[in-house]
Amino acid sequence: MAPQLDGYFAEVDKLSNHFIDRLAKAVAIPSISSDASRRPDVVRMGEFLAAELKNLGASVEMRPLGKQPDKPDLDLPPVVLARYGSDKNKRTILVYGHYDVQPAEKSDGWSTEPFTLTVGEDGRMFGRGSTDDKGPVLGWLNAIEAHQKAGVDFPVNLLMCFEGMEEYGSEGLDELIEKEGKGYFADADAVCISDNYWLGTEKPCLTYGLRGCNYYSVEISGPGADLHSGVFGGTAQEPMTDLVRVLGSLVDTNGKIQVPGIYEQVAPVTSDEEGLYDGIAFTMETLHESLGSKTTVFEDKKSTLMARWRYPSLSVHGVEGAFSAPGAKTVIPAKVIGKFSIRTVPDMDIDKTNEAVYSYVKQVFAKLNSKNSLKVYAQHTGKWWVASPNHWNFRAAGKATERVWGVKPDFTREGGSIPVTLTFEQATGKNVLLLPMGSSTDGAHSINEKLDKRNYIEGIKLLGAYLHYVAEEPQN
Ligand SMILES: C[C@H](N)C(=O)N[C@@H](Cc1c[nH]cn1)C(=O)O
Ligand SMILES: [Zn+2]
Ligand SMILES: [Zn+2]
Repeated sequence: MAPQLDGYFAEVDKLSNHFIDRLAKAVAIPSISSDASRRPDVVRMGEFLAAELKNLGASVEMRPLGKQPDKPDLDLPPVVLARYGSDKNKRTILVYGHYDVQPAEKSDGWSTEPFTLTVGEDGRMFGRGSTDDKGPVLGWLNAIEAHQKAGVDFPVNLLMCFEGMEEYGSEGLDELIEKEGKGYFADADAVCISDNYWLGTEKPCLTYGLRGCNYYSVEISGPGADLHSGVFGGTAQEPMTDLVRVLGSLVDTNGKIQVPGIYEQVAPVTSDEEGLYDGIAFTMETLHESLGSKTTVFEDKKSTLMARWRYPSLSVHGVEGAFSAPGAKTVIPAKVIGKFSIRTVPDMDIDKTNEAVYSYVKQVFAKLNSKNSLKVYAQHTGKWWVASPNHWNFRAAGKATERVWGVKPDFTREGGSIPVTLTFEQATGKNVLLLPMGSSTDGAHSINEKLDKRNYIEGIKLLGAYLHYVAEEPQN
């Protein structure tokens, strides 16, 4: 089956240094979507992708998305829409990825410069965005190029949608997808997203579910300006003291969410589901390796996978406005903004969850009898998604995985979120598959994010092979 693949694979190997150079160029652009001052870099990254795609012969459109809702003077970065091939006799696959990244500073604890791709002797390629999601996005471009250079016919038509705001809740993209479901994306027969990770470091997986993410700010203010704690300590009510109490009330040490009205919304475990977890290639040792410690909530695999895939979690991320530098500063911050998020799961409802959070936070604050002021609001929200893996799209990806990695993939759900996944499914009416490239130790969102050279190069082969098997699969 798919006999042309050997030529394609050999070409990918031949071009591997060129593909690593392309990733280095992408990592060098600090396209941090959450930092308004970096917006020109995010746009530059979109332009880089568009130029590379045009060089490969794709037709490309840069779609503006208007202003950022919470920053009315700031343009959202454009969505890069591209088409490669329009043969009516071929299937059309729509792929999505994101070209923005999470923030990174060397001073956060990185061992290398975060925006310089640093390839170690052992094949680990460090750099912000290497695995999330520049490596996988470039994987599609590299697959096109390797087909061209190997003289292998590209097996499908490819529609591409690459956005620059995923790490900030995919602002503005839902509307575009909804509009283009029957427009630019009308020909799509299925959707493939490469923007998540294997459960471990050795066994590939196909992913059919994601958690959603509601991201909250809780703002407490009092004094008109930051104060000297010697002069005003003991005489002014302190916003930070209140905030610590509010944040501390949200979740317990074992991750149990304390907000009433959350667990009541969670779908019950079915008997089919009960048996699902034992067969997954995942061990607590793998988890300890990717965690970098043994400080897990659970001691067993099943509870751990269930906690990651099918139960909600609440994480406290940080405090804006608080003193956080090394050393000692005797200040009373005047206004502090705590940030936390809830990962949501079936059957949780975004609005119901928001209401539960607002009401609980207000109640906890009221009990403090503080004279300070409180605001609580959602910065962005995103839906959970669970699909059926019984579809030719998954079958093709399964065959491609066996061909490239020599092993049948696990079928997994993902603890992270890709807010537009459900929107793609609903707007196109087509099956959506998540086909990851990176592994569990890649450290996405963390310091020292990396993508292993092996995962990048074999991942490029995988994406190309998937397209070949898609072309061969009979309809469901
Ligand atoms: C799984 C994907 N690579 C990812 O990292 N998604 C982000 C998206 C996000 C950011 N805010 C809300 N959702 C994530 O899961 O944090
Ligand atoms: Zn991502
Ligand atoms: Zn991410």
